[in-house]
Amino acid sequence: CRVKKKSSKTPLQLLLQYLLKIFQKRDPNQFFAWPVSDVIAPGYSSIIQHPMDFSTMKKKIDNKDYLSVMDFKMDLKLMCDNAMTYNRPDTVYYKAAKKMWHAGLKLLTKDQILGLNLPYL
Ligand SMILES: CC(=O)c1cc(-c2ccccn2)c2ncccn12
Repeated sequence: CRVKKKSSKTPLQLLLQYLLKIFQKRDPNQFFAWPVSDVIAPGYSSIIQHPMDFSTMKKKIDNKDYLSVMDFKMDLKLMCDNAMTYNRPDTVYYKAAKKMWHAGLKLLTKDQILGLNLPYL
């Protein structure tokens, strides 16, 4: 008999994937889409101990690694802090990370999230 694949998402997973899409739209150059490689960023893996990127955050949502929006917010901050540690302030990556984090600060508050018109809130 065919085993039914369980693909239903929890309300938190639905909320986090919605929020992730908002932040990914703010990264049109896809600087934060994938893990930064040592090929494009020399010495990256020895300078940045805890790398983070949107594809990893998507996997963590699907694996139910996030127990709250705050866990998700911490990874967004980690991703931005990494970019502002490795890259100099005059680079596109540093500036993109700074803008991304400010967007995160504005959106990831209780009032903002409760104000989202989502069926499961
Ligand atoms: C996020 C980050 O630090 C980053 C993304 C990139 C990146 C990501 C996609 C395409 C091109 N570059 C990058 N390149 C050199 C140095 C740092 N970076």
